[in-house]
Amino acid sequence: MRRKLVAGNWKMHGLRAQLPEVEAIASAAAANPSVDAALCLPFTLIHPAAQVAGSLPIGAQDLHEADKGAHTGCISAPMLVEEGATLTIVGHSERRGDQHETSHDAYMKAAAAHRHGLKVILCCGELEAERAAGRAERIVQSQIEKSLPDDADPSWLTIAYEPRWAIGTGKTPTADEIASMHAIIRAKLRMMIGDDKADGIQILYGGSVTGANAAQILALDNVDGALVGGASLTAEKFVPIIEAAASVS
Ligand SMILES: O=C[C@H](O)COP(=O)(O)O
Repeated sequence: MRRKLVAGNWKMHGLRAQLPEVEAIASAAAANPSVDAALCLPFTLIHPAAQVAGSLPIGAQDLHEADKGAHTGCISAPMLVEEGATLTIVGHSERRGDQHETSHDAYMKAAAAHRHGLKVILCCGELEAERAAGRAERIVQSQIEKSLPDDADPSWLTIAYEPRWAIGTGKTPTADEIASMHAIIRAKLRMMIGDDKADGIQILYGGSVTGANAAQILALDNVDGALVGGASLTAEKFVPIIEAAASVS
């Protein structure tokens, strides 16, 4: 039985003044032990958040594929570990869009994170035009083919399906569309790494998840949690999503 994971992604939001939100979210997570929760924060908040988060895992949103080197402005896995991170997102669609990252980049970054003991949330998802053209399934399958790490295993890898057009827009796919894509991802994982490992990997949905729609989305087959952006920035908005996950677990 896969546990539900509710992970927040603060993106480029948050100063130390927001650390009380981290503390409040950590308390709520501890009060809902049937569900896993985590927060992926800006690099600058990882260390201070890890000091106040108790058992709530604190993660990053990206990393460089190399451990060190002449890469101005970049952060490596060993640096994240030293700051207290225990997980990281890779391949988020905003990195793919804004920084032109590819699925191969995500593959390399996932490998770097795993080398240093970080858990990984590997993102995939189609653009609106790709869905309109009937190419959503093929695009997502291709992203998984190119980015799934060599030794993918549920002990450290989670997949997040995030249709780009649903991120921060208030638009969500229908329940059937979400369940269908998650089933396609599960089938792809089974083909690539076998049923046992594939069936243990959590597949999260991301894109305009809120306290109002979380329970319905999280109850769908093969939806093992949520990757939440805007609604993860405050305990007031994020805790109801954790509680919704607990209610369907
Ligand atoms: O990583 C999180 C996703 O991009 C979802 O963002 P959102 O919940 O603001 O739509």
